[in-house]
Amino acid sequence: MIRFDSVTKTYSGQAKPALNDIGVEILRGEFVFLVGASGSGKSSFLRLILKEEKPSKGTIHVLGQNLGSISSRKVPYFRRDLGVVFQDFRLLRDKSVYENVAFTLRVIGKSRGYIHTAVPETLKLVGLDGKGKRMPHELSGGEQQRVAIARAIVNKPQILLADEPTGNLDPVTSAGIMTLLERINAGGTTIIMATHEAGIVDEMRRRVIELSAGDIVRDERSAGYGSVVGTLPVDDDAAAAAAAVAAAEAANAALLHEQHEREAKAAAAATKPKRASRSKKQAEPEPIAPVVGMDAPETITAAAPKVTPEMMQQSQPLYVEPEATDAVTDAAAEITAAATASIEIPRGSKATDAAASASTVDAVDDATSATTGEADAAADAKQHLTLAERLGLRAPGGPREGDDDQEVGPTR
Ligand SMILES: Nc1ncnc2c1ncn2[C@@H]1O[C@H](COP(=O)(O)OP(=O)(O)OP(=O)(O)O)[C@@H](O)[C@H]1O
Repeated sequence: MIRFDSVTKTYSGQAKPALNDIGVEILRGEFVFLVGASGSGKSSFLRLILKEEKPSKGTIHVLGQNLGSISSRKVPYFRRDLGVVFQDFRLLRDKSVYENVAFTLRVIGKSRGYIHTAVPETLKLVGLDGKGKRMPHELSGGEQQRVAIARAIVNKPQILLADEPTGNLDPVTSAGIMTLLERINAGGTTIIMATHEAGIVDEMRRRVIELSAGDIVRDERSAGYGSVVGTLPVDDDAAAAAAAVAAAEAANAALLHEQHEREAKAAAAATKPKRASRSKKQAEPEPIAPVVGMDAPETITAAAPKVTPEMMQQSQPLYVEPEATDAVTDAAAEITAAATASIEIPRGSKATDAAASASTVDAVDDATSATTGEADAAADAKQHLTLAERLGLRAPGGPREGDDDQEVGPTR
């Protein structure tokens, strides 16, 4: 589904690559956590999958397509199979919840009938049934992130990329968001999530890919946030590699055993009334024991597990407050205006950087042999991307002839 072959990404002006000769494959239906210290390359990894960035070396296949052979004009169509969720939600502040979710579908030209069915269904799925008329500021942070998730999945993408989706949320709300993402994954959507939340990763026990200074230093199934075996050897010593794998498997077996014991205890506790607070001991992260003979585990900064396993276990079912049924609003013109209006992106922001880089990719892809001056002008133009462009729903430069003739709807 996603394959990186010897991928290196070096940003212009940078001496060290952000990603260094990465080779990895992610299969359909997997839930993968990307972990690693700040600056280790997690966001770059996600941006490469989205084709927001172009690799300096190597090839990337996503959904059977070689990204290097997708022209910039076709990128928005490619991205319709990918949903993206960010740490900062990125909702349209002056649009209702319903319109925020409908936005994605309107931009790609879905019929009113389709939108009328798909939006309420998706709001229900994310636990916002009946809240379609609310404005973003009338929602909690967790609810706003649910709207962002609804917007990302309303078109039934095959892949959902989440860049620190719980980064701005309190621990209990974060646990609820993870329950939702788990449910979306159970429906068949492949999820790749960059995170610093040790508690979430430890509790969910999914595949973990750990990056360190652009290298993959760990890739384990059913793993936790911190490596139990230290960094995997990257030399060619097969014996050392085999020993590391054996040690990892043994350590994982021990962790799984511990996890089963915890689950058994939790199941027993579930029959008793819930306590109002957890003991100090429960809230503390468990120490990671290095395996003898291996390097000490690499320290991952910002690893404090603010979401504890107990919070994940006690995460409540999605809260649904009954409200008046959503009326179908015909705000297509307004939404189209929002989709095509410029949004000024402050210079120096991450979004600006990504936009500027995207423009560089586009410029290269189009092989227009633009002069430096033209490239600068293009970069300037990207300071005013429309939201549809920022979300990858439309090629920079607005709609073009033939955009709406292609069949790019839900694939399942
Ligand atoms: N647009 C860019 N131009 C130049 N360098 C960049 C750009 N984006 C990222 N980098 C550099 O690439 C490296 C990897 O950054 P990246 O954002 O991928 O890391 P990260 O693991 O996502 O970090 P964080 O957890 O802080 O979000 C860093 O050294 C960063 O400074």
